[in-house]
Amino acid sequence: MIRLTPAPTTGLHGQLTVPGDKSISHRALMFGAIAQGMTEIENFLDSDDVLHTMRIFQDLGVQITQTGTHVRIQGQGLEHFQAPNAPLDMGNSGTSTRLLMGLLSKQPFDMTIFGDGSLSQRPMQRVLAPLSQMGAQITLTDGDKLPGVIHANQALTGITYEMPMASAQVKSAIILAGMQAAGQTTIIEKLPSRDHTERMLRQFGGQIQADHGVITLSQQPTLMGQHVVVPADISSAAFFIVAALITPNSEITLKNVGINPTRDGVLRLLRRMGADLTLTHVNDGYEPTADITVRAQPLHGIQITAADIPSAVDEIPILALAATQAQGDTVISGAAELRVKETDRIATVVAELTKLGADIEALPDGMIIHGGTPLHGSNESTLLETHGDHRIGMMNAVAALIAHQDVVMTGEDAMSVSYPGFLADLMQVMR
Ligand SMILES: O=C(O)C1=C[C@@H](OP(=O)(O)O)[C@@H](O)[C@H](O)C1
Ligand SMILES: C=C(OP(=O)(O)O)C(=O)O
Repeated sequence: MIRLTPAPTTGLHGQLTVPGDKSISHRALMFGAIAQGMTEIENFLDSDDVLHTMRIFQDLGVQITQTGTHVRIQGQGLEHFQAPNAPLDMGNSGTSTRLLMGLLSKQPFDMTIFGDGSLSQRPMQRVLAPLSQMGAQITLTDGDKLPGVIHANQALTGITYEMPMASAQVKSAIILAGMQAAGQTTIIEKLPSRDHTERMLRQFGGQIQADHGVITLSQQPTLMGQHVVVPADISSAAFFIVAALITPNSEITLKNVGINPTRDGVLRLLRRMGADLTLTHVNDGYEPTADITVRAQPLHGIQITAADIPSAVDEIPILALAATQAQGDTVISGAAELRVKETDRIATVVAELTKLGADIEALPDGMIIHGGTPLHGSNESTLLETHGDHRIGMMNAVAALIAHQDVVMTGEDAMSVSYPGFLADLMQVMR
């Protein structure tokens, strides 16, 4: 258990570079492992989820060395993995599980995969369904959950697949299998999900087309090792952006943040709430980046609907906290995917913010937040919980900045899934 710290009356100040993007770090390991030759990753995210992906490739015999946030991978191609000696541990990571189910679906040996208690509750049939159509031989507990077995498999065939939900993990699993499949693979997306897999495949020399929600690819040429520079994670930066917006007298700059348009929905939504965010040093590359400067300012409630969700799916908890401080109501709908994250994030956001006196109701696919409530629980001290969910832990720590009371939290270790140094960085902008 830890005591969370209120913000100083002078607000939050300074410049901060949050750690590397989690989605991109996972993918850099995967492409580095299947390419030929050396891949170097700079600004790699050294967090629990990504380290699970790294250890899995080491268990498959890939030479990977890490020095802080610098990683070197000696890739030998998809045909040179070795059968692991033990089951592959996915930890808490949905991204590792779903992408690797696709990537490893044509290996000549069986692999058992398992995860922690939270991951073992999360739906995997969404990946199993298209991969089975492609010819993958994967068995899951009750047809949907970990643990499971990716069976040895000789052949995959391309399919045309209309995505039943917006999910970059499902889309990426199909792409990573489609790269090894005979014939063409076509994926049809109603709403665009994050496209880091497509961008990185191109960087490694692969070919993939994307046109108005239709993604096509075929068997790939040999991919070549690359130098990948990972941007700072916008999903981590979002906690500081909202912290500065709602903490009086604050002004902070987040450096080198990834602003891929399939990921930057949080910036668009905050602007719709009235936030004035300044982007400087905008850089285009395989993944665009910018510095983001934000000051404390008044916000107003908005309607957030299904089309807004995919590009901000992991930022809804911290946006909900911002909405408690906005004038008027914020209504979030079309966000049922939140129910199948590390926790049911509709339930856990409502539970935690309610403890602090927020006026917030759960909907089956979202929430209604009646804004303008000072955060103050009914007792002298409030006990918050992460529920084992890193993003709920960071939302709680930002809420505590403006809480008019003592706040303690259990389960703080969960934050190391995506941001092990979060509390230390928060202290840094409080000095
Ligand atoms: O592809 C990825 O790296 C991710 C995709 C999203 O999940 P879904 O694909 O389930 O939407 C997101 O919530 C997760 O944090 C990371
Ligand atoms: C949902 C998340 O990750 P994953 O699905 O990889 O566990 C997240 O980081 O918020």
